[in-house]
Amino acid sequence: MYVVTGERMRQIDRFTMDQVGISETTLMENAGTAAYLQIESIVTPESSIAVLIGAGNNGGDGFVIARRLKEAGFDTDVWIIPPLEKIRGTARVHMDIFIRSGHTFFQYEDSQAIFDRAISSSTYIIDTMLGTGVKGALKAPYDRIVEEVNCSRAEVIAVDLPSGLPAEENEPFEQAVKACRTIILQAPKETAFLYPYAEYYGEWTTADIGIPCKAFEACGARSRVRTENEVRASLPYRKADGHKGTYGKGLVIGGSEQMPGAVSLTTRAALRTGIGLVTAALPASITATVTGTATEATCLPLQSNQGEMISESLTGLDLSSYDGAAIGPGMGRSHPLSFSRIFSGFDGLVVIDADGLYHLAEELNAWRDGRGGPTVITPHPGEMARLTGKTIEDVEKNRFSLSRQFASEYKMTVVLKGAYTIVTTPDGRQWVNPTGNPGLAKGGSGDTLTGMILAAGLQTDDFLDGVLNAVYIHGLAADQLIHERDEASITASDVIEQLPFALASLR
Ligand SMILES: NC(=O)C1=CN([C@@H]2O[C@H](COP(=O)(O)OP(=O)(O)OC[C@H]3O[C@@H](n4cnc5c(N)ncnc54)[C@H](O)[C@@H]3O)[C@@H](O)[C@H]2O)[C@H](O)CC1
Ligand SMILES: [K+]
Repeated sequence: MYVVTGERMRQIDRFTMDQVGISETTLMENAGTAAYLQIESIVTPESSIAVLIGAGNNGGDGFVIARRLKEAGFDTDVWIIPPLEKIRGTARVHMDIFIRSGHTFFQYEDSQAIFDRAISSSTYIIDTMLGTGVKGALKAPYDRIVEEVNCSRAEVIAVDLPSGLPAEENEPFEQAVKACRTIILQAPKETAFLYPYAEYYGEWTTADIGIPCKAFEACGARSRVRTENEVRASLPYRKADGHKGTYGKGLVIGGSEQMPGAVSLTTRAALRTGIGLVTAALPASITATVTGTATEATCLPLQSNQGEMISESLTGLDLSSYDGAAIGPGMGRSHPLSFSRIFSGFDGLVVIDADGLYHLAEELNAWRDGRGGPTVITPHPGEMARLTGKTIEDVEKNRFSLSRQFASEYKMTVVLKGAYTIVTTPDGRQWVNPTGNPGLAKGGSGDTLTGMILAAGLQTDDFLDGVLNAVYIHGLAADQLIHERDEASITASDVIEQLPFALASLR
């Protein structure tokens, strides 16, 4: 499933019409019919339905939906918001088909008082006023209507986008329909995965309107949602004759006297994700704490000062016997630590997280040319803000484009965490992760994910599959936990203990 901007969707529509030969009239018929089939499975025969129709093609979809609802015998009122002469092109074609099929409508401008009563007495409102063509703040009368719709008790079902909401990141908006559900046409728009926009969608589904994959590829769509099927298909299997070396030998570098738990979580998560062998390189004084909770790990005690490792302890590390390393969890920030040089000669997977990202930001230029092996960074928005010199607000507003810029500039795979984590490769491919819940917004979640990424990345032929699977399964484990427990009380340790079950559910 691709994720698009409004502009990309327009290009894809155009390609489908001009190069594939499916006319806009057919696409609109498909869109309206696909949306109708979903609406029909939601509404009941007793429902009273108001379809609100705008001037553009979103309104055109509305005429098809209204025609199908009326033909099926649902109690449906159709409200055309703009003056009739504003409805042109393909939307006009479907308005004419609606009229010639013998159906009637109301015009908002003629009967506002009746409109107000209809809005307050309808069980369902189908919002087909504005879609991807919206520009800027809502103009009259849409501003007033959106407010009225949002105050009504009706269940609001938006088509493609809640009216007023932009399709892509970093677009300002003041007002939009707050839908209970949104039926998105063909491909989710970026804002379905970005807050605060995402809240306006309510629950959402997609409706296939017949646009071929070729159109997405030809128009350069590069963002997708990671699907469960993709995760299942790329999960590594244990070979009958495998041994511990077959599943990766990883080094976790981190920990401090102040934060001994982080490296412990990373190490345990790596073990639960199937790594063959894991070693924790950490200040000597905390080895007992870590081995006490991650019995299966071996330790590499490092020199420390005031409870934190020092630069010399890192330069002495011999990475030659490891397939990959994760650096950062709980390592502290008191001493300057440079690790670009030790990793530049290492061709295994490197995952950088937490305090590792703090130190990375100090020597970013040294990473610009990439390394022999893949580098994965896992920033939360605050860490991404520091790496890019932006504010957290800027990062949250531009999650797709900033990740893409950074991944390309520093040749790293960026795992930008948050609700709907986005994974971006240096060549600009992007995946939005659909799993996870607010229970993960707690200390220790990131440390767990880092261990999972290291372990999963070492077990798949393409490390990227491992990264994407780790992100998906981390969220899935949390989703499974909240079936029986309260979101607020799940911990990173609970997530780690759930991993065997989450993995089993994907086999
Ligand atoms: N994805 C597909 O393949 C298909 C999508 N379809 C639907 O078409 C819309 C996009 O249609 P478009 O005509 O480009 O735009 P809209 O319908 O969203 O609206 C244009 C309309 O709105 C007026 N307008 C713009 N900004 C404002 C504002 N701030 N306040 C008030 N009015 C505004 C503008 O003047 C125009 O009149 C897409 O979302 C799908 O629903 C098709 O069905 C074909 C297949
Ligand atoms: K809409």
